[in-house]
Amino acid sequence: MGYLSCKAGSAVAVAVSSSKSASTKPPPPPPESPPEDRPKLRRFLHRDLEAATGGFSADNLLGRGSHGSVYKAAIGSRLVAVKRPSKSREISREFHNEFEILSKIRSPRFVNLLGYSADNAKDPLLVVEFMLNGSLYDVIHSDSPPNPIPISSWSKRIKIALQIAKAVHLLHSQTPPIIHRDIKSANVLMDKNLNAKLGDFGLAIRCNVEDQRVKSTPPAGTMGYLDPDYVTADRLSTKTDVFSFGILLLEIISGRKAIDVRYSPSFIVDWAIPMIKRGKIGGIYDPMIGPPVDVSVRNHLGLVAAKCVRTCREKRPGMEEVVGWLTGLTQSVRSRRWDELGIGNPCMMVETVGRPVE
Ligand SMILES: Nc1ncnc2c1ncn2[C@@H]1O[C@H](COP(=O)(O)OP(=O)(O)OP(=O)(O)O)[C@@H](O)[C@H]1O
Repeated sequence: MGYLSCKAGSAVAVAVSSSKSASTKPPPPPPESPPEDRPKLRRFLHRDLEAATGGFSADNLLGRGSHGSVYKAAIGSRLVAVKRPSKSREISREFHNEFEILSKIRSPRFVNLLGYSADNAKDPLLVVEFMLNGSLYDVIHSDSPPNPIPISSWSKRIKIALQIAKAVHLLHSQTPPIIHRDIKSANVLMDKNLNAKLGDFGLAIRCNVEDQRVKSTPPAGTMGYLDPDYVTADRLSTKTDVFSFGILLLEIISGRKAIDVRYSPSFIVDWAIPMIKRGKIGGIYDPMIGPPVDVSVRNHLGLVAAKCVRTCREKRPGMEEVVGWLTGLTQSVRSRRWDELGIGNPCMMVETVGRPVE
């Protein structure tokens, strides 16, 4: 039986037999990470979190997504975010899935799980790191303060892209790999220094493609970011995330949304790729800050995004390659800034003077 599942503000195409999932055995537990890498989670009482959020008050509401609401709370002197699910069964499955994934892995590049509450007869709650600057989507697209454009330099934008690429690469390099399935700017959260962290692991899957559970999990994601090749469960691969990352990179480059009817074409890939193919790569860069001055950075950055969104998934790069390219671009932009300051590249100073620079 086919059906259509929706996320807030976006639709998700799904087509798979529902009878399969009912008959499958639970998957074997994922391999445990070494004890020192495992997050130490705190168990909270529901009533303590309720009190810390002011009774889930509107004043503390950070935002709402398709799976529930997120509230700011103070636990002692630390600010945290408390995720409260909405009531549907599908949503609470996502909620448990996020717990499953984040309780076994942690990284400075993720919005990490700090704790949870699981009192009987109450909503389960997740406590995650509080991210002062909200989502990357808001940072890029919001018209209200602190905009206009807090990320107004290419070095900052490329650094953000690299941080997200590292987060996705870390997921893909697990055994078995974890596929996030919902990479998008709304799921990238920004800390107080505007460093990017990947969040919202509700759709993530530990992926042995032969695994029955994976085969019976319907395709899901967010329209505008969804790999066109991921039409049936068995088409899931790490390259699904690479496509979504490519859309996000085009969004960071251009400052426009993945789907935006104010542009023609409205879909970012149909808008950007023809410009790149016609040799007009400068046209895809955010007019608010203009293209990168360095022609090589300008060309390469656009090409990295173009490679990620290739229709043929076999031709898309892996995230390790993407991390390598973006690391190179970060360094190019940094040395360019030294040039602009008129004091030369610090690496050249090491070679010239013959002693390390502090
Ligand atoms: N850890 C956090 N710290 C600060 N703000 C957060 C945090 N997590 C979420 N938010 C805010 O809450 C909003 C809703 O987050 P949520 O993850 O529920 O939904 P979403 O990712 O925006 O949408 P969807 O779940 O439909 O994909 C975010 O856009 C962000 O502004």
